[in-house]
Amino acid sequence: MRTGGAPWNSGGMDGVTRGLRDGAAAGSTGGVRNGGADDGLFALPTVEPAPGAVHLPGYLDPAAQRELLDACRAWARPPAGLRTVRMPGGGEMSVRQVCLGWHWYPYGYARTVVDGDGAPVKPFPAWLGEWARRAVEGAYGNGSCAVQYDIALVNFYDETARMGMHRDRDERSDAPVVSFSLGDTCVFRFGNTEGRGRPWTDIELRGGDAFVFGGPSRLAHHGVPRVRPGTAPPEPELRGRVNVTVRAR
Ligand SMILES: O=C(O)CCC(=O)C(=O)O
Ligand SMILES: [Fe+2]
Repeated sequence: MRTGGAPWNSGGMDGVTRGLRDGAAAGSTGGVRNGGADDGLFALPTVEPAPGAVHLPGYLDPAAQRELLDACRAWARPPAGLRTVRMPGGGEMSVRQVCLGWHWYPYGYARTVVDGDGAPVKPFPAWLGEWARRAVEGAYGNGSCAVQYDIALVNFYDETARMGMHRDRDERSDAPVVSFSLGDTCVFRFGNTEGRGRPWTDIELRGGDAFVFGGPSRLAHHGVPRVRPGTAPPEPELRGRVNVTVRAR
């Protein structure tokens, strides 16, 4: 990644909207919400709960959310579709998941669905990598991101699903993880690199939000203690929550 001076080395971002503004200056196409100076959305504050961890509220406009959701629904179909993840201890994750590019299983990556139907994992689309790079530029606001993203984990949450505190540590790359949220609002708990416990910051991630965590926060613990049923925006229509994390292997 070429991002010039990292914001966490220079005392953080000066001004809560800087990341969005710089993202807009970098130019974007499609429905990424920071793509225009006249959309009146610069008022949405960018929040940095920890160095290198940046919340971009309202990042995807409704058309982009629709595009991503339609793609998620197609990816969820078999073969190599949505599955329940079984943990080595015998438990099951309440979130159901489908992977693109590389198949994640506890705890590693494979090219086939080794803990499911055995089919080859679906390809990672170039456009999603571009969305992720643009979000990184929006978050850090200093130069272009050249990361070759090649993995996406798509998580489907019903109203009772949650995700325990964990680290995304099965990737060899230290590239920032980029998360896009659709549908219901959730409480996203962003903790620290030391352990699963406090200190942490609870953030409401809404449909359309992006969240980037890299640099000193790349291996921070995080989780989703609850989803707030019925809080999804009217468009695109979705019952529950979908989260897409884009990563580099
Ligand atoms: O659903 C989220 O917002 C987080 C998902 C997550 O942490 C993961 O897939 O590793
Ligand atoms: Fe994670």
